[in-house]
Amino acid sequence: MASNVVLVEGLVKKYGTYEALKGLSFTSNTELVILAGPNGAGKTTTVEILTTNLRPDSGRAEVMGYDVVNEYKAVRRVIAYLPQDYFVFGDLTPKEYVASYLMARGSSFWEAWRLAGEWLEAVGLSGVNRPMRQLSGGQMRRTYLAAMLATDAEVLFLDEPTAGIDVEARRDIWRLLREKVRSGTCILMTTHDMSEAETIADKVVILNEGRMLYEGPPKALVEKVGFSHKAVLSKEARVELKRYVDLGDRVLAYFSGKGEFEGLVSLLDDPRHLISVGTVDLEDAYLLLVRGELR
Ligand SMILES: Nc1ncnc2c1ncn2[C@@H]1O[C@H](COP(=O)(O)OP(=O)(O)OP(=O)(O)O)[C@@H](O)[C@H]1O
Repeated sequence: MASNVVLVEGLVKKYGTYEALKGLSFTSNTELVILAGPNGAGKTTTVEILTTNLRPDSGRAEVMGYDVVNEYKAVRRVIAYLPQDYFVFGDLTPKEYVASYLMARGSSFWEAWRLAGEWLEAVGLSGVNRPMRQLSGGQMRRTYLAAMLATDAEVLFLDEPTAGIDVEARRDIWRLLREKVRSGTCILMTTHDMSEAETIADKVVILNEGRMLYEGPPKALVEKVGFSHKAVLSKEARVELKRYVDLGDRVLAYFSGKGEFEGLVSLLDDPRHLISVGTVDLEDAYLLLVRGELR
């Protein structure tokens, strides 16, 4: 019996002489894990290895205890994978596509047809009966996601599943993903949206240049930031700031506590110079981590 649902240990992957993964390690149990990191960090490469589409140069990876190289057929039986770029079956309607996908995985015709209807309704596409080539980008992604959710795969790999999906539908998808995890599915997904990661992830794994920078709950990373509050100020405010990020004619300033922040506000000669306020979140922690400014 596998102790981890996903195990990644010292993975190295080279494209020619370029080393995209430089000894990556992390694990996942039955939970929702988000892989995050800058463009080119190695997220898709990692997912492609775990889904048996790419072979690592060294290191090892297991899914449900099966080695992704030596036992790739067993891995394929327990996973479903939504890649970042997919082939579009343009002539099929969403329901025909989802049902065909499920039948290819072994469902009977009637079971596949029923599940396709249920899950398309869940992602908000029940009334959409046009050929898929006429769907918007977001509707297309929701169709493919419905196909993933409708499977009985024990591990779902989803590469940027909510990219291009509108705010309202994204919330529905968050709920469906959390329900799926609660019912015993492990989900490993990528995103660039840190508010998404903070809201739905049990664990985040943050990569940069093929290495793991952080593995753990989102909240624990936010707690490592030495600041609690932030504010966007107009540069015209001309106040002295301890810590800020330059945004052209604005600055994003960080404060150690509410008192420090309120002290600054009392110094502003024009209240309009204070544009927005908030508490420090995962996006702040992520930026500091990737820049090497967080220990
Ligand atoms: N087939 C390939 N041949 C050569 N280099 C590749 C290939 N695929 C990926 N790379 C390189 O490997 C690195 C990691 O790419 P990968 O797609 O895994 O990053 P990512 O973290 O998924 O990025 P993004 O956020 O942009 O999707 C990048 O520098 C990329 O240019």
